[in-house]
Amino acid sequence: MPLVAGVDSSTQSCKVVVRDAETGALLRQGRAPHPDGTEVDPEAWWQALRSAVDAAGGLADVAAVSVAGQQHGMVCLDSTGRVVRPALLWNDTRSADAAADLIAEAGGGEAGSRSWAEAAGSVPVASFTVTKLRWLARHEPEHAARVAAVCLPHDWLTWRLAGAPGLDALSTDRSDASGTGYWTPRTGEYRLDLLEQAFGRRLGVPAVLGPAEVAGHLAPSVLAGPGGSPVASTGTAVGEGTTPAPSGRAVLLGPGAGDNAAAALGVGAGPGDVVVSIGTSGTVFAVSDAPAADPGGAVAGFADATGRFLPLVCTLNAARVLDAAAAMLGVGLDELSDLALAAPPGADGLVLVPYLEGERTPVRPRATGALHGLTLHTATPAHLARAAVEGMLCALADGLDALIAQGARAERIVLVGGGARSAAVRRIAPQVFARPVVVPPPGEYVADGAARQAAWVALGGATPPAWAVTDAEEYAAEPVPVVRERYAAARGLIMDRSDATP
Ligand SMILES: Nc1ncnc2c1ncn2[C@@H]1O[C@H](COP(=O)(O)OP(=O)(O)O)[C@@H](O)[C@H]1O
Ligand SMILES: O=C(CO)[C@@H](O)[C@H](O)COP(=O)(O)O
Repeated sequence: MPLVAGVDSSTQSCKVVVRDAETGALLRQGRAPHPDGTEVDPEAWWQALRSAVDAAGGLADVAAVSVAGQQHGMVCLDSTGRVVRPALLWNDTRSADAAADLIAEAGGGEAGSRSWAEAAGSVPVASFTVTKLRWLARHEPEHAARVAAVCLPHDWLTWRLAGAPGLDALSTDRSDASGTGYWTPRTGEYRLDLLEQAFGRRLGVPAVLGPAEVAGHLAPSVLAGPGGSPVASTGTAVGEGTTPAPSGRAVLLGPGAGDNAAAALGVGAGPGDVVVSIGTSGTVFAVSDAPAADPGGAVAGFADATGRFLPLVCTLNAARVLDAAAAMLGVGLDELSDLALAAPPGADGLVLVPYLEGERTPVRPRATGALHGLTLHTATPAHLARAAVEGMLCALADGLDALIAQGARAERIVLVGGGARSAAVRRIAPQVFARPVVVPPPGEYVADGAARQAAWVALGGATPPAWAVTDAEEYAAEPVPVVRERYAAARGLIMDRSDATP
């Protein structure tokens, strides 16, 4: 019974699962928190990964490990492999002007957007690595001058698991490469000319591996179980510990994936499925045989983790809208859910526009959130709770429409992510999406997808192993179109953040 491990290094935490490679049965798991903020020292991810691995009983008995992670984050390395500055995350909007400049340089307006969609599969927004490189070149030239290579969070963690064996050993996979803005999903090739246009010169980039290709071997320093060997120090330079496991048995490293592509693998998404993930980000995506290239920019034309494609819409505001509403009301998340379900559909006209972090889809990086429809009648905790759930879901429903407009078949909506643990989200989603939703049991589907990839690497074969699909619950409800109608009327009525707003 070979075992495999999957890692989800997501925005808020690191999760590790250890599963049976053949059946997919869950044996052990662990997690550790990440620091807050949209700029993070990658060392914090490494420390969290080590803690989560320890909590999951170590990796000494696994045959393979794969890392999935939050997409797009810019990790810059100098020629010795040291991190040059804290990583800018996917939800950091400081490069919004850089995104606009890059589109303008490609012809501006519709022509510029079409040019990027064709070249990179997506129209760049502040989330994309290419815009962060432009920001770095313009705003921190002293840091920019030291950069020798750029990679993404999952690429860097896989490399650290291998013992940081030199910049030439950096690798990534198709799904994460497709979120950089300088790799073309349609052809599977880098566009280093676009990287150069953004940054001013070319940089080392990770090799893009196939879906079940071996990325390397786990370094001995990370093989110990709980309380195991010391962790490598901050800013580890290249060449630390590249020899195989002490037992002589090499633990394989899989190519890893972006977190959404891993979630698709984890839930076993197939033709006709649309996955809606409510984590820090809200994402709506489908596995597709054809690449997407949406010049409108709403749909990102990503690649998936199996050799296919993953058209995807992403919002910056999802589970944390519920966290914020709960904090405003001074209640826990379960009570927020009870309150939301106590108010009528549509919250008697109270509408929350959820742009608390600015927004990416639609492109409103400087927007703030807004409440509309306040009256003495709607100024209650229940109405606010309902408006928060509905507003967050309406933004995702807009994403679903955009995905369908690009050709996705939404025969089944699969709801995952931390926010899907909310009963109110599960029960209100079918009213807003005007379709039933299927909710798999609460779980770590990104880490599961990474584990399934690791099993594919360990066992070989043309496709990932067919792990048993767990029972999902279906939630159905009468659609309530007025919720989206009022949201559509309200979503443009917002104020941008002032210079004083953090
Ligand atoms: N019962 C719940 N109701 C609503 N939100 C929840 C619940 N449980 C967890 N969450 C939220 O889920 C989010 C974390 O989800 P997760 O998918 O792990 O995010 P990420 O992958 O972005 O780190 C947190 O914001 C947390 O508050
Ligand atoms: O930017 C995207 C997708 O384009 C996000 O999905 C990030 O990948 C972050 O994911 P979570 O941590 O919220 O799961």
